[in-house]
Amino acid sequence: MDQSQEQAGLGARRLAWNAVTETLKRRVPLDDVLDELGQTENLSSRDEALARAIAIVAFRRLGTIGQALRDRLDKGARDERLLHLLAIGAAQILYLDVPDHAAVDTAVQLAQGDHRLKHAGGLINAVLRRVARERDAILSANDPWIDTPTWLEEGWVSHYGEPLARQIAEAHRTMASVDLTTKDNAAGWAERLGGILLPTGSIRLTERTAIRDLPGYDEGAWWVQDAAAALPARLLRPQAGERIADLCAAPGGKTAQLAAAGAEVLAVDRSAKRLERLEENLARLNLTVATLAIPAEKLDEEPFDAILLDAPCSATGTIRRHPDVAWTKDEQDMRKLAALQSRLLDKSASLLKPGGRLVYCTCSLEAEEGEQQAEAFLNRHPHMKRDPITPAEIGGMAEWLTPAGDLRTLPCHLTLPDHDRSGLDGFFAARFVRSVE
Ligand SMILES: C[S@@+](CC[C@H](N)C(=O)[O-])C[C@H]1O[C@@H](n2cnc3c(N)ncnc32)[C@H](O)[C@@H]1O
Repeated sequence: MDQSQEQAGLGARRLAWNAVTETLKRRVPLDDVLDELGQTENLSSRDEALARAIAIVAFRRLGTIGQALRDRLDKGARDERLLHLLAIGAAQILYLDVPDHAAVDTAVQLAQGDHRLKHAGGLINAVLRRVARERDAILSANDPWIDTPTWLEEGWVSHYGEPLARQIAEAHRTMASVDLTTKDNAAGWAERLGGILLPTGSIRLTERTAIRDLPGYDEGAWWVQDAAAALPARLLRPQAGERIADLCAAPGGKTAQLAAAGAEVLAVDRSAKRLERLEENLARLNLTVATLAIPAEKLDEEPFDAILLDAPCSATGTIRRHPDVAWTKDEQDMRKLAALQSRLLDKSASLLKPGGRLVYCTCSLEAEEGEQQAEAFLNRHPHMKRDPITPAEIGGMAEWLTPAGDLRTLPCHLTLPDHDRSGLDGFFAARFVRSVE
């Protein structure tokens, strides 16, 4: 390795290290932190990808890695920066195709460049070499609950029962696939892209390639959207010419579906910055919608034919994609979000025409943000009725429906012959209709 490659490798590890620390300290999404800190590192796209891969797997296996380090460190070693540096070293040794010596040497070099850790090189070298020697023993401890915070484990076991909850935790150890939603001709695009046409109409890519280089990207024929995330907008049954409000719209995956169906869409989001991204995304797709950057609670508009409320939530249904979610959110955050969801649901009911449809959804596995929210809403609004979803609307996947007729997908659902391509995001969706008074 020449000097410039050596330094580039070091930059990737420094970015991963800082991103783990900042994500946990600020409790913000890892993706945002990587984007922000990446600007100062000036890395090649290969090194940026390496930094991302290290940080993601460190979060995906944070419990296992933490235990492995605790077992090999003196009780006194509490310095968080040291622990995070060891964690990104162990993540590479245990889960990535990185030579052990590269993981150990870069961690030691990073410590030497840090005024507080410059004397910790010997300790880091010893601990990481032990992790490498004892890799098989560490990896053979295979209880998925170790990588799940207790509050999530308790909630899932109580709502889904232990066996299904365990399958969810196991699914969180795998990487999510990349799915696409097409404007039309999904079967034709699946063939052209060499992807799998899923029963719900999404396409699952079978190769990990740069999305922008795929056919159809420049012409705006499709967009990236998990197969489960593609269901709520379809369940709203958007019709050409209908006035539809998408109340928490950015970055616009579901807005694009509504617009592609020919509806006249008002895309609302409280974040002007995220709405800018929505506008860029829709411009690539040659789709037009109206946008409004305000909190949806403040929306003052004539009643709509239909409303999609993809409410802000704990996002625990996306842990395979964003494993940091498990370690940056807690029960209190979830309860605050559940209160906001209730307010947004109430606002949605007030903005519907008689006979109007509402689909409420969250990418959460928590019953408080899904099933319980739907029941409480029906109790508060006697003029709103549940419109049960049928298996035919979701590709025949009857097991994705609750007894009440709501959608409940789990990361362990959708078993495909190729195990690595199985799974989908955890989503809840319920459809309601306002009675004609
Ligand atoms: C789950 S994301 C929406 C994803 C989007 N529907 C899609 O499919 O691409 C939730 C969005 O709600 C927005 N948000 C949060 N609180 C809001 C509020 N009170 N009113 C409107 N938007 C809000 C956030 O800025 C975020 O963009």
